[in-house]
Amino acid sequence: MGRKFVVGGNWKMNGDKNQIFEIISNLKEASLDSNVEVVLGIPAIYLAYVKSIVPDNIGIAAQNCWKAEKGAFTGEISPAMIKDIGVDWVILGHSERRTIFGETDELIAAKVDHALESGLKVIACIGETLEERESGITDQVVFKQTKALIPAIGNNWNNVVLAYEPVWAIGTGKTATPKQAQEIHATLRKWLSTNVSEDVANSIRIQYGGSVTASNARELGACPDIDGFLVGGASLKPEFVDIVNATK
Ligand SMILES: O=C(CO)COP(=O)(O)O
Repeated sequence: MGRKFVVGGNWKMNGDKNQIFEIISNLKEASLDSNVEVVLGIPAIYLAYVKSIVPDNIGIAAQNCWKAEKGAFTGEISPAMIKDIGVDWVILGHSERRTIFGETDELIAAKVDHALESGLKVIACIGETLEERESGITDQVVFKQTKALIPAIGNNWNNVVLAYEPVWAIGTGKTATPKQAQEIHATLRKWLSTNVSEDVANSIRIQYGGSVTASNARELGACPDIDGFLVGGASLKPEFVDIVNATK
């Protein structure tokens, strides 16, 4: 179906200029699989710095943005500002934004809407908590989170990547098994074919995120409905190169 594998590195609130210089130098020297799209999610304050040193084959993303172009929103940054410094992507709806900062499906949808309208590409994150998985409602949760995005995305699905990140697997060292991840990715794709279109279901890239490392990336990446990863902790380490190259 020709979905290009896409590996995101979500640095979260980590890194300083020295460490960033080192990470980027390491990526510059590495031979990255050219069949894989690489996008680094950078803390806002370092976006311009990374933009100035990153090679062309690596995309960069903000980790959040506000739902308006400008105005009295102290502390926020807008998609227009992100675009203005030459950055093409934003990560929205990450579970840390949802749980720590109280972002609702509705707010996330408004952000996705405005980011896409502004010409940014979006990595939109969804995923269930441990309680939800144990109650057997994983599918409903993921459907509900995705459903909220449908009107916001409109005809812009080609500028969206979905990241399925089970909350219980984030930063815990507990990875979803390839079978668990494949199952939900396939279920979500089927749901998209019914609720959006077959075309979108076939073309949308669905990343898996949650304790992805160099040692589990190959097996996860071989699953037919896993089209990439969103990597947290390991994206700050040299092993990120091996994760990018895992499907080579
Ligand atoms: O939240 C994540 C990526 O967005 C995953 O984080 P970890 O890879 O550290 O589990």
